[in-house]
This record gives sequence, structure tokens and C-alpha cells, in this order.
Amino acid sequence: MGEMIYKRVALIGLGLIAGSMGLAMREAGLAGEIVGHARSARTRKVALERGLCDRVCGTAAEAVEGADLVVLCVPVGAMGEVAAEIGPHLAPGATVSDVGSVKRAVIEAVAPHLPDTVHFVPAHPMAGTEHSGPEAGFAELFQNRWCLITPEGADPKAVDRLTRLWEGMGANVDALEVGHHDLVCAVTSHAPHLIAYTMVGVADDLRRLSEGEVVKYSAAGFRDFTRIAASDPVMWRDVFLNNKEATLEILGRFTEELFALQRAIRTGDGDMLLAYFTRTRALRRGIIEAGQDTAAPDFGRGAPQAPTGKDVDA
Ligand SMILES: NC(=O)c1ccc[n+]([C@@H]2O[C@H](COP(=O)([O-])OP(=O)(O)OC[C@H]3O[C@@H](n4cnc5c(N)ncnc54)[C@H](O)[C@@H]3O)[C@@H](O)[C@H]2O)c1
Ligand SMILES: O=C(O)C(=O)C[C@]1(C(=O)O)C=C[C@@H](O)C=C1
Repeated sequence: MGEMIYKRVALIGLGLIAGSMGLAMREAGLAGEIVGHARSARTRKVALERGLCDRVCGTAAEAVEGADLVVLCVPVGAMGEVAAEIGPHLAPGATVSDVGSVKRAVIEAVAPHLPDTVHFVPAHPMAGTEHSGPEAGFAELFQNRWCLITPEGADPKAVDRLTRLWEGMGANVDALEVGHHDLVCAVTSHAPHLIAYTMVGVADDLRRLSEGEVVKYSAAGFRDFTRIAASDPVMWRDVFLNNKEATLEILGRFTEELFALQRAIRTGDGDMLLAYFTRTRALRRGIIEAGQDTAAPDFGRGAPQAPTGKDVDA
């Protein structure tokens, strides 16, 4: 058992990330009580059954009463409306955090609704799977993964306390400047997702022409794309709408590189292709040496149940 860091934690939005946090906090004894809010009765029921939290509430306002940590775990586009609802109900001295994949837009949407008496420490665990909803979470999700925080002038004691919570859940914590966070994530997460969505979309178009062969003969390369492209549509719509500038910047560069490779293929420039692929292989090896390789299909292995997908009625 770890040290109790917060007496009462409120998790708003009981999906993959909140569920994993609830299970990880419980396992490590990091919170006295975990209160959860989900809009649908079905999600609240599953959350209690799976032990994601100790108590559930039908409104976010109720859930945050008396909490010394509130974590917003809803899609990025819903953060502002949730913050507006909880603002008047937050306990003085409480820390408010979030797990959104985008930071600048979330800070702009949330901060105006928070009273001066609370500490806002935005955070983003760099861990996930393509599954969502209250069935999807598992306690090991954050083990040996990064959690990026963008504290921007927040009280150092509140930052330190939240850091200890993430470390207690197995993560390594780093602080980043907000704009830099959004650019890094556009490169490492957001643009790759868009590319996977596109590739699977192309294959889906072709499938109609090839009578199922695309699915039948799909090997590892394409399967990895389909895993990513199975990620939650609402979450990813919100990510792109809220990290527009950085994603477009990276996609612009991507398109330039794609054209260069396309040209090398057309002109038969094998040297260019060889040099390019040699460079990218070195990057992959660097990731593995840094201990950051958790090959994609392993992500969900710790899940206690086969995830059933969406929280449809939420
Ligand atoms: N899935 C990942 O890989 C991943 C990784 C890191 C961070 N994130 C971020 O974490 C957040 C949650 O993602 P997730 O994967 O847990 O998604 P999820 O779909 O599993 O869970 C989100 C939950 O929020 C609920 N919700 C939506 N709007 C709401 C509202 N207004 N009030 C209350 N509940 C609401 C949904 O019904 C759902 O149950 C997102 O901001 C996402 O960008 C996701
Ligand atoms: O592997 C996955 O399912 C993920 O995409 C997780 C992933 C990522 O791109 O690395 C997705 C979104 C996040 O905000 C953080 C992590």
C-alpha cells in the first residue's frame, strides 16, 4: 500500500482513463475515497461493479463536493461545460486536473470557470488503448508510461502532490510548456492517428472493389493501423478540432515528405528510399532502448474483460 495522497478524489467521466485511474489509485491506496460521475445509469452501475470508484453521483456538481482532487476525464470538447458546472461547487484549496490529450484549448476552456481558491494543474497521461467506456480501464495502464503536466505557474505544492499521485500509479512525470506539449503530441499521437484513420478509410474503399481481400489478407502492418483507427470517434474528433494549428503544421510536413518519397518511387531513386528507411529504423531502435516500447497490441492485455466498446447511452 502506498501513502494516501488525497482524501477524496472525484473522477468526472468514467471511461478508459478515469477507470484506469480509479483502479490504479485503489490498488496503491493513494486516495481515501474515490467518487465518480457518469451521465448514464448504466455507466455508473458498471463503474461500481468493477470497483472503479467507491461511490457514484448523477451530477458532476454533486461528485466534486468536498473533493480535494477533481480530475476531468471527458473528451476534450466537453471540458469547458463540465468546468462551468463544477466551478461553484469546488472546495477551497482543492486541485482541479484533467487528462485531456490537448492542453492549450482545455486550459482556455476550463480556467475561466474555476474560482481563485482552487489550483489548476493540467495533466496528460501518454497511455491509452483503442477501447473506451467503463469496461475498458485497467490498473496497469500507466505503468512505466509518461504523464505530461503543464503547470504554468500553479502552486508548486499542488503540482508536487499531483506528481506524487501519478508516480504512485506507476507513471513518470515531466513538465512541459503548453504549446510545446501540443506540438509534441501532434507529432507523436495526433497526426499518426489521422494517418491511420486515412489508411483504413482508403482500404475500406478498396474493400468494396476487392471482395473482402483487404480484410482477409491484412497482415501486421495494416492491422496496427486498424487498431489505431478503431479509437473512439468522439475523443478524436475533439482532439483534432482542439489542436488544429499544431496538427495542421505536422500534416503539412508529412505531406511534403510523402511527396518526396512518392517522387523517389516514381524516379526509381533507391538510394533515397534506403537512406530514408535507415534513418527511421534508427528512431525506432532509440525508442526501444529508452524502454518506451509497449508494442501496440499489448496495450489492452491487462484489461480484466474484453472491452465491449462504447458507453453508448452516456
Ligand atoms: N484513450 C486514450 O488513449 C487517451 C489517452 C490519454 C488521454 N486521453 C484523454 O482522456 C479523456 C478521456 O478519454 P477516454 O479514453 O477515457 O474516453 P472514454 O470515451 O473511455 O471516456 C470518456 C467518458 O466521458 C463521458 N462524457 C462525455 N461527455 C461528458 C459530459 N459532458 N459529462 C460527463 N461525462 C461525459 C463519456 O460518456 C465517456 O464515458 C479525453 O479527453 C482524452 O483525450 C485519452
Ligand atoms: O495506443 C493507443 O491506443 C494510443 O493511441 C494512446 C495515445 C497515443 O497516441 O499514444 C492516444 C492518445 C493520448 O492522448 C495518449 C496516448
